[in-house]
Amino acid sequence: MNFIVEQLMLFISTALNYLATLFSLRRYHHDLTLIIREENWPPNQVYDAAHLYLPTIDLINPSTRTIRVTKTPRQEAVKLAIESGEQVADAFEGINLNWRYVVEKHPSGCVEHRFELTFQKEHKDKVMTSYLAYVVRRAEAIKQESKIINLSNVYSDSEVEFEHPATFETIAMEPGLKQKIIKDLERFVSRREFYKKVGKAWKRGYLLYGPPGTGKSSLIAAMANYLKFDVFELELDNIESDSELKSALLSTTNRSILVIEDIDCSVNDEERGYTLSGLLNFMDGLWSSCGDERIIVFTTNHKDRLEPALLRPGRMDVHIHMSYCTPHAFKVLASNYLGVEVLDRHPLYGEIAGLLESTEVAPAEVCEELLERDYDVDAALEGVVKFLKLKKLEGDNNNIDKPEFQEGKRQDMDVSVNDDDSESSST
Ligand SMILES: Nc1ncnc2c1ncn2[C@@H]1O[C@H](COP(=O)(O)OP(=O)(O)OP(=O)(O)O)[C@@H](O)[C@H]1O
Repeated sequence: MNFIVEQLMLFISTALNYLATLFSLRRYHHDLTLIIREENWPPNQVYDAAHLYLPTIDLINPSTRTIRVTKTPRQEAVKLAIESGEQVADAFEGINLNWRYVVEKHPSGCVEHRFELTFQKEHKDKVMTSYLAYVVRRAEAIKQESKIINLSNVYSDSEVEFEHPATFETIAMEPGLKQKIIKDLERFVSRREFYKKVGKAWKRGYLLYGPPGTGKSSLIAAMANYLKFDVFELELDNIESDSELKSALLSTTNRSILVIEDIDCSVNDEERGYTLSGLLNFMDGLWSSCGDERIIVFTTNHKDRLEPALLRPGRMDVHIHMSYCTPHAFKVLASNYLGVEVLDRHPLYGEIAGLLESTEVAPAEVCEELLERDYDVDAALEGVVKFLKLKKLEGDNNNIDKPEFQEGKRQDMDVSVNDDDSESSST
């Protein structure tokens, strides 16, 4: 009898162990966790998207202990972010998901940032295909809505939020020309199908030329702020091989402006081992295959030093001349710096306008003068008159000493559009 009881007990215990193992195995396999690591190059789009997306869902749940709060001086509201070790719950088409943010320091010293996304294994396909795509799409939309624009140097891993305040409202530029540029940008971004149809890379090249301090960088910022495109700076002098160039270009993202400044100053073709035309062909090849929206802006103080092949349509489609300060441009600057809306009526305006007509002075120099006494309109304008008289005198003396060609002569800003991709020319 004892033997039978012992055998029975053994059987029950084995069965219980088996059930426990089965249960724990089932539990162990029930959930799936995706590891989404931050990658510097190429960036992990899902990780970046999660950073933007998660603060838009309810970050505070019963288990939340800490939450990160940030705000830059130009941001209107504070931004919340998930802190390391914290979890956030989300739901998507009936699936419950759990996000966990982890920052881990490895013995090697490197710090790993990752999200762990956990959900029931049976939803794997839906999460991988629909949910993650949804998170990426939402992040894109959030970026558009919140006007987050990033500024990156294509060589560095770091990305900073682009906070240049210039907009088309603050740029001192003839209104007609400003409208032409805005129209050209809008036309470009609305033509995805056209570029696809003709088999061309969806890109537009702008050349901004003119003397230092005439607003070339400010105009790039205004374009980026208007389109909400990221800005990437490419320094040609740092590129030593094709593979470096390829890496640099691949690190730029869709809907971005690639800025190549002072193209006339970069090392010459022989030293560099490649021509600028070659570089642009290479970009075309790379970008025509990805269907992304790209703007390239070149700046130079000396358009006359560029090889004609670079200036042709398809390379630099729009040429924008940024010139010395005009009376109209001065009105915009006075409105920006002094808050004066109707400057024509000020007794000093006539004199200032006359001096600007006959003096080569960069808007940046005028801005400096206005900044000096921005608290007092009359004093600021008197300061501008004095400054312009001095500049005029210097200019007159210089012209007697060395009469030479000045590329950025004083005239209204000019824009010329090379329309090789108009609908009519393509058919
Ligand atoms: N056309 C302009 N409209 C408004 N502000 C301007 C303009 N031009 C210059 N400024 C002011 O002067 C500063 C310097 O101008 P900016 O850097 O844009 O000139 P730049 O042409 O890019 O000069 P550089 O050729 O030396 O790089 C700007 O921060 C801006 O405040």
